[in-house]
Amino acid sequence: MQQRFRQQFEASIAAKQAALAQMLPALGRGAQLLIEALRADHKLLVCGNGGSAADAQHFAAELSCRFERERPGLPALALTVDTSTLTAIGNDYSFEQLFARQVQALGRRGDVLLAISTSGNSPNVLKAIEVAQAQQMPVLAFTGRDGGQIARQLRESDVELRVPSRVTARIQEVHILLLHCLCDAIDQSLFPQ
Ligand SMILES: O=C(CO)[C@@H](O)[C@H](O)[C@H](O)[C@H](O)COP(=O)(O)O
Ligand SMILES: [Zn+2]
Repeated sequence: MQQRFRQQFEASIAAKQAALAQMLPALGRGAQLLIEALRADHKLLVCGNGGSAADAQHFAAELSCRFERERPGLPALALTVDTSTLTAIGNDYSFEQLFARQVQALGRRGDVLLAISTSGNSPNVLKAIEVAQAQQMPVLAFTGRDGGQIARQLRESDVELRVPSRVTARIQEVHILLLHCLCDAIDQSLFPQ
């Protein structure tokens, strides 16, 4: 068992090293997109399934409450949390509409959709991106593998942060690191000390 633990740790470290080698320019563009939107008083809507739903909530909490420094709460909402809304949309429309309907209801021009999917192929995340784009909302997509359908759906002005791994767990582990980098960049830019 210890040997398997060691392999998991080593695989996680290797995934982060590969991300470090490849992802910093795109991470800078992603941070800029969020910072400009927040500076202009826009809000962030965040969605994803399973572990990525947890990541969406984790990130929204770090912005709306706080990350590492004392500062005002920032407007970020996870679209994964309201069971009444989620069950109504799933029941009355479809699971595919779960996030898209909320983006249509809550998103306004200039707000950002942060869409998280390790495969890049979750239909409900893809539909949310389509609605955001139709509403002139910039999209920041967290993906993995080959970026899937999401990579093909993004416009020039959107940003994709694609983790160079094919393993869901490793991609998720890097996604969390990227989210913490974004929290730090937002605090540093909007609330310098
Ligand atoms: O956390 C894990 C696996 O590590 C799972 O819950 C995983 O997030 C779920 O299978 C998701 O439905 C996968 O969706 P996606 O990342 O491909 O969009
Ligand atoms: Zn997981």
